[in-house]
Amino acid sequence: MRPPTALTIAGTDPSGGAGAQADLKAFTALGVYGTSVLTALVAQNTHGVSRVYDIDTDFVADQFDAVLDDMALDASKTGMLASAALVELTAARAERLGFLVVDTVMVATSGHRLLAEEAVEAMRHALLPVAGLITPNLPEAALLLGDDVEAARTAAEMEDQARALLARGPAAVLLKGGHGAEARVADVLALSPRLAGGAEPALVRFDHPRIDTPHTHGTGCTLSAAITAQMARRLLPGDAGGPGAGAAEALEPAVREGLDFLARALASGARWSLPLDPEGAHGPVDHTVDIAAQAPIEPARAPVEPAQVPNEAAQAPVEGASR
Ligand SMILES: Nc1ncnc2c1ncn2[C@@H]1O[C@H](COP(=O)(O)OP(=O)(O)O)[C@@H](O)[C@H]1O
Ligand SMILES: Cc1ncc(COP(=O)(O)O)c(N)n1
Repeated sequence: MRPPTALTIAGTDPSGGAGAQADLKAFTALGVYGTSVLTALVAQNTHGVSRVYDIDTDFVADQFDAVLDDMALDASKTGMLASAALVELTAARAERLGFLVVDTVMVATSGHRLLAEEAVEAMRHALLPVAGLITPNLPEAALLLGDDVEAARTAAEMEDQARALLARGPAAVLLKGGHGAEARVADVLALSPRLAGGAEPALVRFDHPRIDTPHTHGTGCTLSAAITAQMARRLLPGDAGGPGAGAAEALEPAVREGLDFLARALASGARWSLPLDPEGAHGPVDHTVDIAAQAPIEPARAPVEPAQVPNEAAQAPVEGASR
């Protein structure tokens, strides 16, 4: 039996909250066999990015070969692609990646660029047309639409931008509203007429209560990985090759479940205190939220008084002794 498989094409986060590490955790938490192609080594943690170490394009190509020559993929996702050359390399492999989710990562929360400025154009012309789903946040959506387009502020503007992005070629767009300010976070899913099975694009609106937490590092990575995992689980072999009938039926429930998984992971991560220095830190979400619920860690045990500690010597039966 072959398990559902997924690939992340992404940069690293040694502190484990974002990038390839977050993606692999989300794949595993959702029961999908995860593989990875690393695009950049990033020294970062909950306080930000300190340095990016580029990986040669031909070595990234070798990593693609290592995975693709060995395994069939049901779904893949992109995260940090770093350069125009890596955007184009990924687009050239699209046919073999299964259902392709493009998380249009551009700038880290800390302000560090994760995609070169000149690579945005490569993303527009090479990657959007081969994507099954793109998941821009509000500033990324505006930038993909044009250098002088402003981020959407209202629900109507979000719907217009989601439709405009569909016209750039992806089969579907999930425009994420996490960067807004309302008490509820709204996301808009736009499905192309081909996926929706009609003459017009179909729009679905999701919303969640906004969780009051600084721990939002890796939310975009985790969401796109969770949707990718849900697609890998839902697509039958043969459906994955393109956004066909299987993908059309799978996508809306996959997005809904991906968003619900992220909401649970955010709510649980909001209770964590991981960074040694909480001042200014953006901690991670809890990728283990569903797994941990099955194997809870005991709440801190009450301290044991010395008198309660069993004294092994005293309790061990003494050979031949009678009481
Ligand atoms: N404070 C929050 N409370 C609840 N959900 C959130 C919060 N912040 C982000 N999200 C969810 O995380 C998703 C990704 O967040 P967003 O900040 O828009 O993207 P990115 O992480 O790519 O910048 C959003 O679609 C939203 O559902
Ligand atoms: C390697 C890498 N990829 C992506 C992000 C963005 O993270 P977020 O999901 O918070 O936008 C990041 N900080 N590092």
